Amino acid sequence: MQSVDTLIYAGWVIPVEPEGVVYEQYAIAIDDGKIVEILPNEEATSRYLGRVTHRLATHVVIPGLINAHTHAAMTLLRGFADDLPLHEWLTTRIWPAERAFMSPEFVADGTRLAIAEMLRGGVTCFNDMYFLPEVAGDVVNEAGIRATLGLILLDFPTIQAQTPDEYLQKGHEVHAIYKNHHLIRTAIAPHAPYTVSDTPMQQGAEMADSLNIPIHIHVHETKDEVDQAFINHKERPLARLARLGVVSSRLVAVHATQLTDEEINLLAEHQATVVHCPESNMKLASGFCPVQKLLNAGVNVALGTDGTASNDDLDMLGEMRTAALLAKAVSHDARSVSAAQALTMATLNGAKALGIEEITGSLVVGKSADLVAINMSELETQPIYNALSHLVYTVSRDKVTDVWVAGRQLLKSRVLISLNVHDIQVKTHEWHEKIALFAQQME
Ligand SMILES: CSC[C@H]1O[C@@H](n2cnc3c(O)ncnc32)[C@H](O)[C@@H]1O
Ligand SMILES: [Zn+2]
Repeated sequence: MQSVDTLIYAGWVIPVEPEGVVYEQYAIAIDDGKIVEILPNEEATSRYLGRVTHRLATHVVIPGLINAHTHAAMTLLRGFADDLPLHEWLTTRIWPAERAFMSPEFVADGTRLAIAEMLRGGVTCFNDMYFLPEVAGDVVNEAGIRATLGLILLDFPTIQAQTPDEYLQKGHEVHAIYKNHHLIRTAIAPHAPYTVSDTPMQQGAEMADSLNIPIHIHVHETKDEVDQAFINHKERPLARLARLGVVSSRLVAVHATQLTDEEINLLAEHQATVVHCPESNMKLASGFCPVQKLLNAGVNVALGTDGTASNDDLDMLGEMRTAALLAKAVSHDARSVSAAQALTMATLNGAKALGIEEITGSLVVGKSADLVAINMSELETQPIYNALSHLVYTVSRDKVTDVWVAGRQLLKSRVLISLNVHDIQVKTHEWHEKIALFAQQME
């Protein structure tokens, strides 16, 4: 009999690798933060003794969900500006609000609110792009979640820096803080082709190469972005990024709703990632990412919520369902984005995008124990012919009961362990009072 830190008996285990497989009545043995074995319940009983044992006979256990694109602290702006297209939404509402309120406190309180919501929805890792990543990093550390922090890059001055050189310098400093952290990584994050000019864009790509980290950027989000770029640069944004050395296996291209077949091939040849954010794209009427075409071409497609000001939640189970349904609706093909593919996009493909597929993204022996348990016993999920189908098409995030990151339990029977919900509610209320006043003055 082998003693392990944690032994989880589950009704179903969906490992994601191999795609589409569902194990019934299986157990997961965890030690030192890692998955030691995944085996039938009866075998686990005779082989392992858990120092802590969880009996989750009515639950499905999956790898932690990876939100491959968000702006965590923007959660304080949830519902702040609705029913506007991207450019107007950003320039007349969101950026003025960010200019007015951006501070270390805004980032800390907003990021804490976002992490609490993500953990309660089964997210164990997120790819963030926001101001003051070192402040977000402190909160990520406190919460015990896994994250990749964007080292943002812009042409214009913000609280982060005054010049592109200063953004890059700050980026180096933040990278140095986290380079040996067990849960936190960094990525270069030029905001978008239309906010970063050629020289800093190229320098950002070189910095990503020298630090061996991803490049996280909004790209081809709307038709207007592509049309304007053609007027300004006589080039489509993706062609410009390719010329500047940004298109590579490091590229995490967010949105990509406007892609020609040649551009899809370019992304495939360079083994780039596209992050599909279907709900944000629908709310801002940005367009549809050709997900099935990208998958067929061999492009790694991950899933993200975007910020709550354009979603308006950080619900990755919901995003999976939207991705699977929307792909069928726009392609007129019910086989587009199967339930298994949607789950792979929300887990393993996110890990690949962030260069952490050896560590997380699927339930494989030796990987980190980043796990989510979801209760399937209630009548809304009965009967159960196929637990994987239910996960994508039926389950809602309030059925997430338990979450572990690197073997540490962060959600227990829906109670957050590392974060204080009362404190988060109080701070959020204080921010709401100030921001609501500002919104009234804007009208
Ligand atoms: C430089 S920090 C990130 C920056 O991005 C803004 N933002 C949020 N959502 C979107 C989007 O869908 N497209 C482009 N930019 C977006 C956010 O407000 C921050 O200013
Ligand atoms: Zn975004």
